[in-house]
Amino acid sequence: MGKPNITFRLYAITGENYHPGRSMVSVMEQAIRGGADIIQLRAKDTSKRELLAQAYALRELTRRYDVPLLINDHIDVALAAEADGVHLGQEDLPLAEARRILGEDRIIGISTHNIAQALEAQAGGADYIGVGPVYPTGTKPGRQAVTTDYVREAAAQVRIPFVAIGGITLDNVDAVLEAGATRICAVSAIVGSDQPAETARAFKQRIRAYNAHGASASSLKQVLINGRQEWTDAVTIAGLVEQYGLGAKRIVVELNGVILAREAWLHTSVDEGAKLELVHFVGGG
Ligand SMILES: Cc1ncc(COP(=O)(O)OP(=O)(O)O)c(N)n1
Ligand SMILES: Cc1ncsc1CCOP(=O)(O)O
Ligand SMILES: [Mg+2]
Repeated sequence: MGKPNITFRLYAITGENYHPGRSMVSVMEQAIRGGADIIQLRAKDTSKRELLAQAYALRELTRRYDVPLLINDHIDVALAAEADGVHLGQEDLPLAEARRILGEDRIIGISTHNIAQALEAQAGGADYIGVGPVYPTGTKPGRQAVTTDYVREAAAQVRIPFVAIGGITLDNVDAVLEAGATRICAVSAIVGSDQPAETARAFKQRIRAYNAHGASASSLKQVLINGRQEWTDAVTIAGLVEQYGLGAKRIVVELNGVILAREAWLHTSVDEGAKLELVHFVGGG
């Protein structure tokens, strides 16, 4: 089977209390459409039966969009629903036990609150770590914020992917990215938004603007993608398609009104003001 790809940038976690009257699946679908590229099912006060039902529903959704699904806390539910992995905290089952049960093909993420925990999780074979809560948050009330100081430490010392989490909104995400985070996770800011897709898209853009390849603002070009103004540092169409996580997918690219053959993507540059349509064919049903 092999471990699923975990080159994510925007991690969205469920939080049903934040969207009364809207279904979890539709809210998470909007988050994915906006650019969330990994999803976690987290429901702290739900029966295991209900959690499993939610996991099945999200499994169907995430398969359709080819996005990894992780289950918070519950390895048995992750296995039963054939999820891609689990997220575990410092008080959950230890990493070594989880790895023994889940094997190498499943993703295991570990919450950390200081650099010692981060290095321990890294040495123990975690696939990624959570760094937080960066800011105080109503989603985990009473937890002490680790501040962007810990994000800075993680950026300097951690060699596996790390994702910043906790109280992150569009108003403070730049400070988190400035501190060195290249992956952002949010619950309330995304699922509590009236427009989860728009919010996810805005997060994704900010992440890209500071992106991992060390893009400086001056290398960014403004382009129109599917009718939206976006910033990119991609040099070629192939690079841009990759940045949008669409490299392995069935898509058609139209550049300035002309369909571009896949063979030409690598040799066609992305110019300031380019107008692109990226049409992604979603598989399944
Ligand atoms: C990506 C991510 N990071 C941190 C957490 C928190 O996990 P934990 O500390 O076990 O707390 P609970 O979420 O179980 O309340 C997370 N879930 N995801
Ligand atoms: C689950 C979790 N772990 C650390 S902070 C947090 C909650 C993040 O939620 P929000 O994005 O709403 O602050
Ligand atoms: Mg936990």
